[in-house]
Amino acid sequence: MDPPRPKSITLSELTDRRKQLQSQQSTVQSRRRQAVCVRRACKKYGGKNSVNVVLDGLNMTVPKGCIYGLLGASGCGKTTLLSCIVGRRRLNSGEIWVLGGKPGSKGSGVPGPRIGYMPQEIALYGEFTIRETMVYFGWINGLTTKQVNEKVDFLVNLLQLPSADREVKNLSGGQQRRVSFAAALLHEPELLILDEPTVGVDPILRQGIWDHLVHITKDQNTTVIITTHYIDETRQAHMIGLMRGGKFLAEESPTSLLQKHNCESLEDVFLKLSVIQNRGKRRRSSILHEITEAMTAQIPPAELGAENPAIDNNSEISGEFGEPLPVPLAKRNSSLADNKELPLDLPPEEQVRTRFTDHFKFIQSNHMKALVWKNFLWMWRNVGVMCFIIGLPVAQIILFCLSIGHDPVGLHLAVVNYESNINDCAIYEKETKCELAFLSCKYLKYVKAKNQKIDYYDTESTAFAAVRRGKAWGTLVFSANYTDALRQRIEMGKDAEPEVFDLSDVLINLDESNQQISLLLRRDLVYAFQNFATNLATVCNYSTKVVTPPIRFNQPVYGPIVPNFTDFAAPGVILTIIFFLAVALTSGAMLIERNEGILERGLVSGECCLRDSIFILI
Ligand SMILES: Nc1ncnc2c1ncn2[C@@H]1O[C@H](COP(=O)(O)OP(=O)(O)OP(=O)(O)O)[C@@H](O)[C@H]1O
Repeated sequence: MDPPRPKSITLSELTDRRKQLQSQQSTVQSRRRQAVCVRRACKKYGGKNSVNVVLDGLNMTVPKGCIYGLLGASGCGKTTLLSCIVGRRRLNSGEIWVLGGKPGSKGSGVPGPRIGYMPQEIALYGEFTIRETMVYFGWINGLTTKQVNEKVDFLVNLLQLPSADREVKNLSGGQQRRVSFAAALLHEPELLILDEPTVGVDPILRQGIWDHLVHITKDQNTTVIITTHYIDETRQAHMIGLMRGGKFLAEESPTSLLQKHNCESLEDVFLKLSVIQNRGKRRRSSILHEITEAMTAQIPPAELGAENPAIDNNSEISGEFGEPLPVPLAKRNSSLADNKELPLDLPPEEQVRTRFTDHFKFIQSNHMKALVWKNFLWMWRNVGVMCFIIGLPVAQIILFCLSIGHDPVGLHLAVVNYESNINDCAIYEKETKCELAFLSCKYLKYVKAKNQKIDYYDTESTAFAAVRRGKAWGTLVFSANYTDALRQRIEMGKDAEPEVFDLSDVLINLDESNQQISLLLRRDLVYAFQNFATNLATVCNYSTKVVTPPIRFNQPVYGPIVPNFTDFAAPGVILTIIFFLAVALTSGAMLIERNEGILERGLVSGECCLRDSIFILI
């Protein structure tokens, strides 16, 4: 079936529409005069293959001092729009002006205490009491403790909360949402952004909350943007934006919407507009075409093309369904001139002068105080977690010192002693007289004294096989004439035959696959020989200098004569563990805060992610 043909628009209808359109004229000045002004906002999620367009050229105008109800089905993009307004997300294209500046720009005060933000999640520290929660958010937003305490009693009363000394985690879900709401209200911000504040709140209390919102918009000129799924509760709003398909179906006062669409409830209006929107773009385009044609026809040809530098080139006004309407410049000029009520003075944010030192103003004292206090309070309330976090590295360090860093002992050495069999060796090991026999056995006694294990093998090949199988860390081979050759080497010195030198050497082959073990084994084998030779020289009345290398190690300047690996490695290990502990604590805390929405809330209040990390690290 063909879609119904569009009706032609009468002049009175056109005038009506123009009146609505004029309230959304879009010049740089008017954008900055609004509490919030969004123009041609586009926001999409996902990559090339699965793009999810959430905002599709959306226009929104929130005048100062009004309650603006943002309505729409679940998942239509309300939270996304709000997080772009508070500066937590960026648009893919389009502009946002908040309280006269662009969110995140210097001097705009957004994010910062000018905004009160209540996210959809509870976003509170469960371990804190209601009062402590208020103190934390109050300090972050520049209030003194006295000011916070004064407000806490009022808010507890207004929102019918239990005693301010109750911990947040012990409150019901609805009570927790009210504490979250109170935290946003606390510092009386210029712009209050509330994402579903009335979920889980009974009708009487809901009415109380709305009454308070009406009161603060009237008396304090606060602007409130509120999202809710209870469409009809927004009857008290000054303006509502019905959102669908990334655009607004309408942006008007509830009364005029009800009258215009001849409906009894805002839900009916929403349904009616949704049906109209579903009729398709073709019909909408033709309506838009009619409007613009008709408007253009009313302008004298001479005025077409006249330019006014006060109006920016991207000007557009939004109509029903949020469609941007191209309006001739001259018409835009005249509509601007018609609106005499608009104040001409501009908010000063953009002109704020910044000094060079402002770029280095990294830490604000109130933020520092709040963050340090919050972190210590959190630790204090989570003693178990903190004990684990601190106890774990302490246990790791103790285990390290007990198990790692000592000299390895009990290493197996495969010995092939052609001079003596194992039984003879056992006898001569005990010998203490100056008897130059079976010196290989006497040397092995000193090796054993180093707490290494000696395994005897008959041949070199079996000893090598043992090392290859991992049963020993090295082979020691003594020649059959080892003792004679060693004696001649000592007695004849430089005059000894080359063969004497060969036969008096202990042939050693180590498993070098583990550098530390092989270094320590080399050291033990050399020291064992020095001890053995020194002892032999002493009992035989030789000068010990004959059998030791001509190098003398005196008392060390620092540390013991035989340095300990634990003493060397422990400081590094302790520092590494402390570093990773701090990193784990910081990232853990930030992940918890991020998942629970507390981080987002803090960032909207003007906290800085980097600064927070540094405080947690400290
Ligand atoms: N970080 C994200 N990455 C990808 N998609 C997202 C992300 N955040 C939101 N979306 C999607 O964007 C759409 C709009 O989400 P949004 O949370 O803004 O909706 P909403 O109108 O606030 O919904 P509700 O009323 O249920 O809270 C949803 O389809 C959601 O799945």
